[in-house]
Amino acid sequence: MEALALRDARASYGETAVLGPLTLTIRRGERVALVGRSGAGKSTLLSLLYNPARRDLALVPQDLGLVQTLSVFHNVYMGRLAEHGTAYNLANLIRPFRREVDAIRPLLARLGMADQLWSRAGELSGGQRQRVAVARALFQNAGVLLADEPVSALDGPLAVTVMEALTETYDTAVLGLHDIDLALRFAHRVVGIRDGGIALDEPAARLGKADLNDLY
Ligand SMILES: Nc1ncnc2c1ncn2[C@@H]1O[C@H](COP(=O)(O)OP(=O)(O)OP(=O)(O)O)[C@@H](O)[C@H]1O
Repeated sequence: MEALALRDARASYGETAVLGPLTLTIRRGERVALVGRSGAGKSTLLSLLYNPARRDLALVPQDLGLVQTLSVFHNVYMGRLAEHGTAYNLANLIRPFRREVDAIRPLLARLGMADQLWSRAGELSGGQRQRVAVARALFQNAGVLLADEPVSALDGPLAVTVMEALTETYDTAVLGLHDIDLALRFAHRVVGIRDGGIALDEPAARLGKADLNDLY
């Protein structure tokens, strides 16, 4: 079954065409890695796939989209803001409900952030902020995940931990990834972007690192 689709999609910034025409279908249960060199068009492609009106779509944007003045807890809670009414959300902002804290704490612990639950997002390191945006997507637990370089600020073992958490929660996902090893390990399918078009589209199991060299 189709989860996301683009047909003859194009994108441009001002007069400059940067992507397409491009056709891409993501099926349910399929995790797709978008790879390609910097500027190839991965973020632009993810933005074409993103439809904010879809409640079953979680997004980890490259700029993370955190509210710097709010706590880690509150930023993660944002993942389910739309599930509750204004009164509940306001009350939880002022005095967090135990059940929400109990749901969010283990997600952060898994990402190595147990001690930062009440830190303000603005006082975290880049890698910590990236994990808050990941925790928000885990908490949202939507049907489909779009993530733009979700582990770019993390080192080896931590990047793997975060990828494991994301892929255990989301079996349908499109992940922009710089790291080829992670792409081959965690995706079912690899889509290579070059010059604003799809230059490669293969099952990950059929690919080795050398097959992706032409994209760079
Ligand atoms: N806001 C913008 N205004 C003008 N051009 C843009 C803008 N955003 C992106 N571009 C251009 O569009 C092209 C594709 O950019 P995009 O960010 O999608 O690439 P990317 O593959 O995600 O790169 P990276 O891996 O560095 O994030 C690039 O040539 C870039 O310069």
